[in-house]
Amino acid sequence: MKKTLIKNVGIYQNHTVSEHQNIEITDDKITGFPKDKDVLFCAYDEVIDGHNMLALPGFVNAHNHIAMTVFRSYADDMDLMDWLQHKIWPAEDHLDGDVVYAQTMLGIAEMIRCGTTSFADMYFFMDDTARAVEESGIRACLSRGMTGITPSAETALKESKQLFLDWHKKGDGRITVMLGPHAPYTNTPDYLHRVVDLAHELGAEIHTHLSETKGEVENIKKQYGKSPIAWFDELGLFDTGCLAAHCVWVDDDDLDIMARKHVRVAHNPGSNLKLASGFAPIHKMLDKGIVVGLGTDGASSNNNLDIMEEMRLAVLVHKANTLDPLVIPAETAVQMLTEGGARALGYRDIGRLETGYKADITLIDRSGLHWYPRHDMLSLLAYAANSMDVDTVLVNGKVLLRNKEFTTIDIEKVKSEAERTKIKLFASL
Ligand SMILES: N[C@@H](CCSC[C@H]1O[C@@H](n2cnc3c(=O)[nH]cnc32)[C@H](O)[C@@H]1O)C(=O)O
Ligand SMILES: [Zn+2]
Repeated sequence: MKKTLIKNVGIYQNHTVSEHQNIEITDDKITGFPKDKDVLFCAYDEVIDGHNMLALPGFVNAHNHIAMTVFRSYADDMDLMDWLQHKIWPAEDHLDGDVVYAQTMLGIAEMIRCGTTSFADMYFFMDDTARAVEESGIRACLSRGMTGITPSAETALKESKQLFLDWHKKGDGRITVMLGPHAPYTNTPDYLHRVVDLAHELGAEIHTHLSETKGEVENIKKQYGKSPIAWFDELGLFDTGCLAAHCVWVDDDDLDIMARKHVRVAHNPGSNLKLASGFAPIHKMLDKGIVVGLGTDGASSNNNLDIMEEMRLAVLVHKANTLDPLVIPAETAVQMLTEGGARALGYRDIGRLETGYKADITLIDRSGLHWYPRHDMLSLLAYAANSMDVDTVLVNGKVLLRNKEFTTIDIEKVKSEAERTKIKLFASL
């Protein structure tokens, strides 16, 4: 049994911040908030000084293609379909497990440095991604992307099933697996039926892209007579639980389906801005009780994995787009960054600082000048802070970042491996 204490820290709980608190962690869980007079320091294996820090539930990156770090700034300023078909997919044909492992490590390091404790991913060579997750100590919900219209269709189904059998609930319970049918426009009804059958067979949830662009919605309506959301609903893709990235072009009927079928949304404002996809109506989703988390999408459509930047975009862009400064307040943005993301990934005991919850905790250093003077901590976090303020990160009770330094990752090796595998990949194109 390992006991850790975070002492004298500000805690975000129940929508407010209380100062000078203590958090007790036993193994992987939060086990209490003892008062100073009850704290026996010698009872702890590790004491973390939380002076001038703010403790939050670990940040969740609800949508990523992590190894796409290798394509960071390789092909920018393009239309989504042009970008996928002419640049990304041809280059992805040359990926291998060595590249994916090295690039995943880079992505994990970048995310931990930005306060992220869990992420949802959809990519290939997911065994290598899972290995990197296991070694680094981060938490992840992994899916092997599946497209029914490419030669990899059969392999993708087989690999998805194997990934689930090999890795679901593994790595001290830090790894979960979903099935990842890529998107409506890369799949066929027959193939999607097989995905749904597999989901029922395994008891697996779905991670997909839905209604990302206006063109996608128009084409699917032309082809199938209904919106992507209505079509996926009819095919049964929401029946075992679904995490849907983007949902930018959704109408009121779509929102009703999403609410009824408990579709959880990964909102990626950075990617939606860069690819000119549009503005997802997340205020309408939240009004209907739909769970919304924040995602970066891959590093090639963002181009970083900084989830605090996504929070800042989410809290800003919808105001200008709706001409309503009240539409997404700071507190809502912080909720999406933490609890919303955790719920989007299907976690039940993550996303709050409460007794019994997993000790996934991000400590923000409030010594920067932009933290003064102090009116409202949540406003400061959403509008003034940045990810360089992240000081300490714990996942499952284990410290992964301390005083802004990695504890489980050899960062110089990660950088050189990222460069080596990038050179190798691009030499083969
Ligand atoms: N095409 C693969 C499986 C898909 S993995 C997930 C895919 O999503 C792609 N991707 C990355 N960002 C986006 C986005 O914003 N929208 C749609 N697809 C994306 C990514 O390049 C990758 O090909 C196969 O043949 O088996
Ligand atoms: Zn994506």
